[in-house]
Amino acid sequence: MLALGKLLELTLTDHEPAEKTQVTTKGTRLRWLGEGALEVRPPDSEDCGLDLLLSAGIHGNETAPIELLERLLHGVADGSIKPKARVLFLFGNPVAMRKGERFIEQDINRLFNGRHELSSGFEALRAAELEQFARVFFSKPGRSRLHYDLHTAIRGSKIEQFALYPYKEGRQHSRRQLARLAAAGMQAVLLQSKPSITFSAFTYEQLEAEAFTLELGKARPFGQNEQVNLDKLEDRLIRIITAEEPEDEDSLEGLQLFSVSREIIKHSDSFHLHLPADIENFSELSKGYLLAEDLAEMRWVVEEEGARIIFPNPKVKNGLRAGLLIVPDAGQRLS
Ligand SMILES: O=C(O)CCC(=O)N[C@@H](CCC(=O)O)C(=O)O
Ligand SMILES: [Zn+2]
Repeated sequence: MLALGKLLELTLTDHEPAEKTQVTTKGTRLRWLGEGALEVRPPDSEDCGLDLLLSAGIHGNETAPIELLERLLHGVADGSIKPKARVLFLFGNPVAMRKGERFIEQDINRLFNGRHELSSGFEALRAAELEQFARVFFSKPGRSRLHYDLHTAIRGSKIEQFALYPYKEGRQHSRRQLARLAAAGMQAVLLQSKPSITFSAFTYEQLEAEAFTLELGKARPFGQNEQVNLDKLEDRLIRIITAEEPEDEDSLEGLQLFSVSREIIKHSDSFHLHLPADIENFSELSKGYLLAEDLAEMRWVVEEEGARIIFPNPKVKNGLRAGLLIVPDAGQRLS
């Protein structure tokens, strides 16, 4: 296999490859762009016009998606996957990946859309670099742009695999994209209702990509991901890369839709979340439930019918999201 197919090994050992560009026997060009960044380009005659960004390791301990990208890259490098799309593979936080930590100083996924400029440290620099890789990759006019940012969650979940679909004023969420996610094994999609500071929000809001954060199970160390079944997603990603998806697919069967009703923001060290430490994502909360309290008698009381909680985390830094309250969505505003 071509050496550049071993992007994960290069990244985990902090090595720069001697040869920056390699071509497979099938004519696919692999180009190393920098730490944890590799561009794959089909021969011009085969190019289907799609630019696909696949990122993982934005949180360094979320290894199942990193292993998935590695398998895809091996397939490309050994010629068993013959791409018709341009693909950018990105490993988000190599330093945290090497340590098996979510992040070292700061959560990279809270540093996009301008936030890195207000901050310092290597994670802020890396967020700026990731934005630049994505900006250059998505700069070719007239092509389709798609970004999947792959994650696993801190806690167990009543719905194992789901997507978060970013928000931009004036732009509608696409039914066609939801059908693609259903076919990829996603069981739910959360439609965001506000701009955000995550990587997928950046590519969606600023680079006009269709972009999603995918949550694929519970975070575990490298080699311990047997319980995370990514077969359907892997199959779908290969079909996207090789331009072999079925046409006119628009079934949302098996897909539950939710919209984000409120972001619970931790304002101070007095923040207290009234949930058991082992609560699962998508747990239902009844109306009137006192969810959280913060300084100045700030109280978060559930007012929504059918509310559920995801990503509850009282340990985040002050000013950041400590959970999302979501409600069922009938999908009436899809394009
Ligand atoms: O399990 C958790 O609490 C967090 C899992 C995770 O990393 N989720 C992403 C979601 C990003 C998004 O909102 O699009 C994150 O928190 O960064
Ligand atoms: Zn994550």
